[in-house]
Amino acid sequence: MTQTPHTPLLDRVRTPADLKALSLRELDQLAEELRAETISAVSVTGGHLGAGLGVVELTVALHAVFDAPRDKIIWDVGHQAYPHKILTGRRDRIRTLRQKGGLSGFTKRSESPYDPFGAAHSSTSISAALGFAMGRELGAEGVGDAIAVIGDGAMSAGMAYEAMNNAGHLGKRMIVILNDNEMSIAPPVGAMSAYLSRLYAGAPFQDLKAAAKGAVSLLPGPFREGAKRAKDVLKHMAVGGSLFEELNFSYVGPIDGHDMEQLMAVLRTVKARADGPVLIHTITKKGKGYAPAEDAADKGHATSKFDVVTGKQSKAKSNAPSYTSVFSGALVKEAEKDDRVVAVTAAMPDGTGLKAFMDRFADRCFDVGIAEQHAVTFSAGLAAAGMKPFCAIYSTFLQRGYDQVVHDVAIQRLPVRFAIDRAGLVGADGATHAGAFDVAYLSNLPGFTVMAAADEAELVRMVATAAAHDDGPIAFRFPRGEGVGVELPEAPEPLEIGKGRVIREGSRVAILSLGTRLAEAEKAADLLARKGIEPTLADARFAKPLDEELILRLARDHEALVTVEEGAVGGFGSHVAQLLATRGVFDKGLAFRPMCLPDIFIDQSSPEDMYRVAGLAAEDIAATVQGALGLSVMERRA
Ligand SMILES: Cc1ncc(C[n+]2csc(CCOP(=O)(O)OP(=O)(O)O)c2C)c(N)n1
Ligand SMILES: CC(=O)[C@@H](O)[C@H](O)COP(=O)(O)O
Ligand SMILES: [Mg+2]
Repeated sequence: MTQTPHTPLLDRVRTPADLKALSLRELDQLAEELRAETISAVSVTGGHLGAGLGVVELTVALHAVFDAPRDKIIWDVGHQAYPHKILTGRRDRIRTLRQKGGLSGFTKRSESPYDPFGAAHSSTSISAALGFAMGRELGAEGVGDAIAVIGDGAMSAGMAYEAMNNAGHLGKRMIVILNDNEMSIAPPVGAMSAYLSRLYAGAPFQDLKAAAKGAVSLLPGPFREGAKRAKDVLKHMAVGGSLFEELNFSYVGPIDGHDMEQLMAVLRTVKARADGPVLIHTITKKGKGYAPAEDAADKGHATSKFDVVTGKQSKAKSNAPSYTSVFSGALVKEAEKDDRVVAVTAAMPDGTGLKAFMDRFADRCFDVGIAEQHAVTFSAGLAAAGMKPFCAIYSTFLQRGYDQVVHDVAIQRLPVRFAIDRAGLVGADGATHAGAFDVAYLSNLPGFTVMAAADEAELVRMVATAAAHDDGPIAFRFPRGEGVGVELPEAPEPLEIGKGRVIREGSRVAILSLGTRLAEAEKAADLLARKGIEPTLADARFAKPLDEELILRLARDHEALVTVEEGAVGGFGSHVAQLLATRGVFDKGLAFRPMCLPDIFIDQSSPEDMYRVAGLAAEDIAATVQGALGLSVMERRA
């Protein structure tokens, strides 16, 4: 059941400027209405719920105190920005979140001037805010305060510290709000997380209202104060935070991020007084104010559509196990056989399927926090020590660890096994989360082996292949969502490296698929068969090393060769083209058509629709085959 909440105050808000005239009591009421509207919207669309609910009061207070869009409020990740979207002119479209043609589930510059910086990958906000702050210092037009709102989970990434290091050095006014809800997607890990907890445990909420109010009343205006005085004022509001202070930030907090009075007082004071970098440490509750989210293990991090009253989520009926769960089970089996098998995740034990491994082999599984660069080099170290690390990272997040992949893994030929989930187009998370580039960015690395599973049985074989492979780095990729329902091999044999397989023999044209587009290629072959064209169909399995023998044989025996993959240009098809060109195959008149993701970022929709947009559906493959055979459009329709 969905509920349309009663929102008399929110109904009056057109832009954040409307918040300026509201009393404290009204701001509190607005927060409650905003929370109800957020819950109602996400119940219809599904999406990231818990993080937004935790920052409702903070969102209201920030917009009441600061002047967006001149002041730049930069939400780290952006998954908590739904309440911000509602307050910044997007309420009428909030029930289109994450749908085709609708609002993005993250912040996006093209969507609104109130989103000064796009996000979806974490820990970028402080760097971006510092960029705005320095732009302002250098006279950039229309740039006021720069405010980064970053979560405790995101604070585990090196990039956040690189930014703070730089900000502390530059010493210019900017504000970082550390939104500490003691949660990442999973419970947070690491020494930094423990440090933040100590700050809070050692000194539960300060009553900073009085301090803040007193400080403000001392001064008729912000500009009359010298730098020293401003620092002193902020210092009185701090009870710890020496790490941040050592980095030249004024530390304010910890404060109750659900206490509007306190938030308003502190933000107003900081706005009036800050003359350098300031970090405000707010303590909040992920999922705040909605029992089903608060009570959930993930605090409502991400949900499908749900009934607002019961919190019951509507789950689509599944016909087959997910690729992730198949990987998870296969890895546990490998670990049972070999105690050198270890696993590494960067803050995504559930998403990557490593939770089962963690439960079973706690001391052999490492959640390193949001720290993909470290995860890769840590895995390289484990491999150098003789272990068999499976570094399980989504394709899109592995991008962040690319130099580590090249420098620490590939050049040293270390046998790190990369389990690359979310390969290809992922749906509602959109372009930021698409696994579009991994085949391209791995297949160009000397000594790398790159595999793509065509179905879940193949995935099991690839896990076994990776476990057995000690000769340099190896990666296997697989998509989000469920498999095709094939039977899984009980005792999987490792694949022969660099060998593909022929699925069906035909004539005139060959379709060579890499990855799970194989199912669409099979449908295309069926469509074509009805038109009298019987393609040969093969599964390449390996993007690197290429099965040269198979490819050259297919080229030799057919008039046309079509490659299909769910990755960007520069990947499998490009390498096949390189092979065919260098072997002079094109000179003999082969019609070659590489089908890959187009050179655009594809916005969110269902994965099926995104693949249609990409031109990688069965019909597109069939049409490409016909075109390669030189059939006219009329002939193709016949
Ligand atoms: C580079 C990167 N790695 C992983 C993720 C996946 N991810 C999204 S939100 C999140 C947890 C963030 O925790 P926190 O910053 O504390 O925000 P909260 O959800 O608690 O508000 C993770 C791991 C990501 N978006 N970006
Ligand atoms: C915000 C973020 O990056 C993650 O929460 C992501 O949305 C998870 O994606 P999956 O649902 O595919 O695990
Ligand atoms: Mg958190």
